[in-house]
Amino acid sequence: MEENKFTREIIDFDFKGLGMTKVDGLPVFLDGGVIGDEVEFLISKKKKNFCKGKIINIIKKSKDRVNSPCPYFKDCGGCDFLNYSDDMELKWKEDDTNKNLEKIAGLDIRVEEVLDSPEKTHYRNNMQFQVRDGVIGLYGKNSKDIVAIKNCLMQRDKANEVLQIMWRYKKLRDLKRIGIRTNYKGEVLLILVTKGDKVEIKDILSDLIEAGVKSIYLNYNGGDKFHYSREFEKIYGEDTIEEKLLDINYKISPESFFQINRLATEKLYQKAIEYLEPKAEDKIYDLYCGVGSISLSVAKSGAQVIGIEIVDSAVDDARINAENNNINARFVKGAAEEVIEKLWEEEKISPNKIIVDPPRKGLDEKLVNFLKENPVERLVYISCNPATQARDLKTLKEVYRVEKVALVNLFPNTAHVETVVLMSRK
Ligand SMILES: C[S@@+](CC[C@H](N)C(=O)[O-])C[C@H]1O[C@@H](n2cnc3c(N)ncnc32)[C@H](O)[C@@H]1O
Repeated sequence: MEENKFTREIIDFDFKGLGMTKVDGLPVFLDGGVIGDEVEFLISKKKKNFCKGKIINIIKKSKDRVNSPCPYFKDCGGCDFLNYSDDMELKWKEDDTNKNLEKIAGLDIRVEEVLDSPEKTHYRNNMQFQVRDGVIGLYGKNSKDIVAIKNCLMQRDKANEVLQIMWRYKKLRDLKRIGIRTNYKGEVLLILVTKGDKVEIKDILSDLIEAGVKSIYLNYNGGDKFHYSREFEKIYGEDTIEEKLLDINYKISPESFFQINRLATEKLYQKAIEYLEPKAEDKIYDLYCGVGSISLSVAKSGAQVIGIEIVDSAVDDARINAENNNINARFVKGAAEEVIEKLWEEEKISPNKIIVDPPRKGLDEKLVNFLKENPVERLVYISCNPATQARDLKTLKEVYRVEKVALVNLFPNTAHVETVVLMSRK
């Protein structure tokens, strides 16, 4: 490359949704480039196998380019696809999942169905904002700089109301992070993260209550690895917040995992249940069960269900949720890869079906090996990271036939993808 300035068409996206073109055969990644755009750009970083560049002019706009409705989009790292048409976003997600199936898992199967989210904005029921030097915001694109945010298009209106009250809080500098969880009724659970100092919120409490805040927790967290530490202290209101999925009510503690897009989650669970085909005579394990939302939806069929989850308070919530909804299911605390082995031995009948829904890192290797050595009739694998799922499928395909793959757009406007895979014993 002799000169630093180039004009090219964007021909692909990378795994994070960055536009990609080529110069002398080398991929160049360009933030904000949409497939079909003709752009003028400068190369800003040159590595052995790829380059990064900065678009200085869009010469011809792609037919799939739309104007972002969010004023923070250019700088904020929260969303990837706000300047892409919905069709293009779904196509990218489908192509990316198919690439993982082919290249990582070595499978011929392709995504059979794409289920879109009923809401494209204001769908998030849970967000964490960073606080630095009295500024509330989200991390910038590919950086840890804070972009000040006063209103986020992805979270519910109630959460934005609470965000704006927090901006008026005089001791904002004492906070490190703010978590806002909302429910379908417009109620809010607020988490204020501090490094260890006591936080006094008298001056904003009545405004927060008026805005729908039902519960406030402090979380003492000196580190940066996780949003929250395990140390929560309730300083106002209810212990939990209530959510609803497929006509089942859930109590959720501040630290419990709950899917962030309620309506799209209903589609995801319906698809997973369709794949699992639960029957009254089945014995089913729900591994990585959180507050028991899949377990309880499946147990409605009359099947005998056991949920396994590592976060103690989520299991406590799951047990209460089963009781409150009058649904019969058992929940066990511990790591799925450890508990499954013990249960298998303790219980007289081993399960004939298993559903797994691990975090982004995928299944523990020990669990993959256990599932391989003890194959069940049906295995349904829900994932929020198609790459680690494909890695696990590569091993599981030795004993399971991969029958179907569906994609659910659980995180619209971001490069995150949710997939559900049906496997049956060979
Ligand atoms: C993606 S969430 C799924 C939760 C639930 N299935 C749902 O739909 O709400 C993953 C869950 O796995 C739990 N988890 C993480 N590692 C685990 C492990 N080794 N064993 C059991 N659960 C684990 C997390 O606490 C979290 O609740």
